[in-house]
Amino acid sequence: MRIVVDQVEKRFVDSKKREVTALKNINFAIEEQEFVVLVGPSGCGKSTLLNIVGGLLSPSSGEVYFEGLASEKEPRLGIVFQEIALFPWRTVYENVVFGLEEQGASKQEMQEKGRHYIEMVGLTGFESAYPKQLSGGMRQRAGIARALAVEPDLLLMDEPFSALDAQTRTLMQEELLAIWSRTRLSTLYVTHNIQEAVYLADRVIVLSRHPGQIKAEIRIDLPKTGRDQEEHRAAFERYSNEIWQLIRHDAQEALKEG
Ligand SMILES: Nc1ncnc2c1ncn2[C@@H]1O[C@H](COP(=O)(O)OP(=O)(O)OP(=O)(O)O)[C@@H](O)[C@H]1O
Repeated sequence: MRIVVDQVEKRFVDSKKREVTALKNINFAIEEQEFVVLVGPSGCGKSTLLNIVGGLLSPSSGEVYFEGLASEKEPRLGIVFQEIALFPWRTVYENVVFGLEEQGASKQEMQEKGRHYIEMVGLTGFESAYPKQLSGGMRQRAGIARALAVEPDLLLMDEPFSALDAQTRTLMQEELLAIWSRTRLSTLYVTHNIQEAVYLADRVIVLSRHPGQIKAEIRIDLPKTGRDQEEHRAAFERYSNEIWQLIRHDAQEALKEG
């Protein structure tokens, strides 16, 4: 399946009743099994675009469509936000199988998939724990397992690790790549962290702000695993620097506006 974002524009009315164009002339596709990262300074429209792709917001004009899906079939989406909204009254297992329950899956299917995805995110043994008993990193893992359990056509992730401390974040990035290598899900991932983008992406889409437009698309031509190793350090730095130069001016402007 291929996801096509076609001429998308989004306008909002701000608190002073002025119309603000958050996104303009957005065109790109996410290919089957591709990991695309949206990067850009604060306020450039990353979350708005992710929400439009996920059908949580409608574009003011343009459209998002899914090529290669049976026409009667709705795409299945797995969504992971910065603050994972786990149900506090449900255990890890009950949270993970929530989407399956909604789809009317049998008890056996829920048990099999629940076990499989809990194992995949490294939470075996914590099935009966409640969210408040887990660390931040473990809660994000449970949220990822919940998103994976519905076996989505597209995984959408909006700054999923930005609330975590730096070490946990690094480990979670490694784990996400390991999970991705097993599932090969088409993924759209939002971050303002350039290193994270270069570490994870097959392709980075750089957005500019006011209005949010695509400034550049950069294919990361490095092996998917081991990008942090010494032999790739120079290329990694080159990509990071290239992206920073594209963002720098907008990031400075965003800082002035606060
Ligand atoms: N519901 C809304 N009403 C009015 N303006 C909005 C609304 N949602 C977003 N905007 C505006 O649209 C622009 C893009 O916002 P968005 O949150 O998508 O940016 P972002 O790149 O995800 O930012 P950040 O990195 O800070 O999360 C901003 O100028 C924001 O103020």
